[in-house]
Amino acid sequence: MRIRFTKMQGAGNDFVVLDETRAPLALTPAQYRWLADRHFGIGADQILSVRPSPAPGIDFAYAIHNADGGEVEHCGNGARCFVRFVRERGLTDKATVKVQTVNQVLELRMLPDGRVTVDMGAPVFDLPAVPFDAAGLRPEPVGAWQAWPLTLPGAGDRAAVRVAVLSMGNPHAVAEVEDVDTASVATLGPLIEGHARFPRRVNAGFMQVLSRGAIRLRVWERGAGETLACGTGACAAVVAGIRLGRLDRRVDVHTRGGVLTIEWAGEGQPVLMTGPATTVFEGEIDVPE
Ligand SMILES: N[C@@H](CCC[C@H](N)C(=O)O)C(=O)O
Repeated sequence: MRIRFTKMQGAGNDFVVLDETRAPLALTPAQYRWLADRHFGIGADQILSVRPSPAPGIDFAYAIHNADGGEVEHCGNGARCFVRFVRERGLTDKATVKVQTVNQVLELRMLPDGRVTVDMGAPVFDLPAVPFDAAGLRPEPVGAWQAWPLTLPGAGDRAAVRVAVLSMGNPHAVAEVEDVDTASVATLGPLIEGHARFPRRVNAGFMQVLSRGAIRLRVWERGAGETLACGTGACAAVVAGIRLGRLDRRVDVHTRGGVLTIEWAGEGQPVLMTGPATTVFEGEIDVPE
């Protein structure tokens, strides 16, 4: 099957974007995995499938598949690329676009400088909803909130980490580290991602606080490994930092692929994420059946 695709990136988190507004492609998990493969396919952290409006007042729907082929709920950098895609392809000329994801409706706004602001919805702290199994674990109070001690089998002398746990529509665990450059992201990331207390696995963030308005962040993403940036991870880290008393309400997040600005007014309020989105190239490819 030959398909058209657009390759995009937001702060270095890269995507294959597919237009399914006229007809569904009905790709299998194996075909998503193949498209994301950097040696045999196109190469991407996630695949975004843009679909028609599911209901009045909502402009589009879109589905997100991780590089491992699994469908997920939310993707911050992908949301910014999605809005650029629908505008550049002439699917809409609106500056503010509403899109249905698997579990929420997002509102996205193009800024005059080409960046995009996304209303990412309110963070969720209810542990079963993350989902996180805290049975028998005692949280450690930090600031006005708490961190959870996790033991990591097989992590040698780094056998325990403390993480803040929350959902941005998808699950996140955030650990504070002294220096993201020396943090053991490639070792600890997979152990946290697959930890038994996260029944749907988790995205693992490693946050270095630079000041009350700036952090550095690396994220080991569920289903994709370490990426150059993770939008929902940036939101989760800033919300965690605010609740732990470490950050102010507007924070620049320095990732390895660029800067995202995150704002959160507090409990029950949506998180706003602003950052870049860029088209890299377009093409056609034969996808193996
Ligand atoms: N890169 C994304 C997050 C993509 C989904 C994530 N890996 C998950 O499994 O939840 C972002 O920018 O938020």
